[in-house]
Amino acid sequence: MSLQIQMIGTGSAFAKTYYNNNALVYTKHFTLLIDCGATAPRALNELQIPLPNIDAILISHIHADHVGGLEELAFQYMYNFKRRTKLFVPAALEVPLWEHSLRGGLENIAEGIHKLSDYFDVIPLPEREPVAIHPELTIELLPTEHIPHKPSYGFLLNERVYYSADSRLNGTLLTELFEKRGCEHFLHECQLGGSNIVHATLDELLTLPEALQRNVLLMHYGDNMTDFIGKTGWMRFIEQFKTYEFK
Ligand SMILES: O=c1ccn([C@@H]2O[C@@H]3COP(=O)(O)O[C@H]3[C@H]2O)c(=O)[nH]1
Ligand SMILES: [Zn+2]
Ligand SMILES: [Zn+2]
Repeated sequence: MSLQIQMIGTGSAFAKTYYNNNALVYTKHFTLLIDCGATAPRALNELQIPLPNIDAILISHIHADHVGGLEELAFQYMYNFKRRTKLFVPAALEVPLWEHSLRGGLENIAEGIHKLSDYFDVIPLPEREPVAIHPELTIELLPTEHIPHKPSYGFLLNERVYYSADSRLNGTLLTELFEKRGCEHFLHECQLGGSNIVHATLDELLTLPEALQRNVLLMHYGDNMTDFIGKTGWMRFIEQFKTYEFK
């Protein structure tokens, strides 16, 4: 089953030219939003994508460029659209997402609203186990190294597309997905300069074999991205708002 991906933002956490690195995944009858950062509501508005068109949201980890827009979406679904949407959450993040990120804004004791499931149909997902979240879309959560002791996940979509979200480079994982599991497309975050403490740097990504690089689209980049066009080996930058088809 082919799928399409449209980045509603391709920027790093501090980028100002690009919105937060969040993606819409489309299959024929299903639309999934991967991550919902602080800029997601504005990006969706610019793209004229009504919130009710989004069938489900999936969260990779709890940094604001990935979950900072969830408060607005929760309020809009509840009070403006009077409907609910599905929220797929890695099981390890279900409690921290509410307690550490959203509770401050969303809790409303007077109305009896005191949990994530008061706003969303919350569906916890296991790690390393393919789950058909829709007949057209199977997702496997692959734990990534990002911030020590903070769970973070990349996603394997329909066994064909790997979406790293925020992750240090894990060449072993990428090679295994490519060579052993037949994964053909890699959307990988890319830090264009500086050290590799929490992200994959361009210099590290350039050490990947050519055959793999040819299938890599770089995302989560800084405002200086255009300075690096032509300097990314066989890899290319994915463009914000453009829709890509993955067969
Ligand atoms: O130990 C840390 C924690 C965070 N940070 C910065 O804060 C940002 C948070 O969002 P991000 O994960 O997209 O990117 C992170 C980095 O830019 C860092 O450099 N070192
Ligand atoms: Zn990020
Ligand atoms: Zn992060």
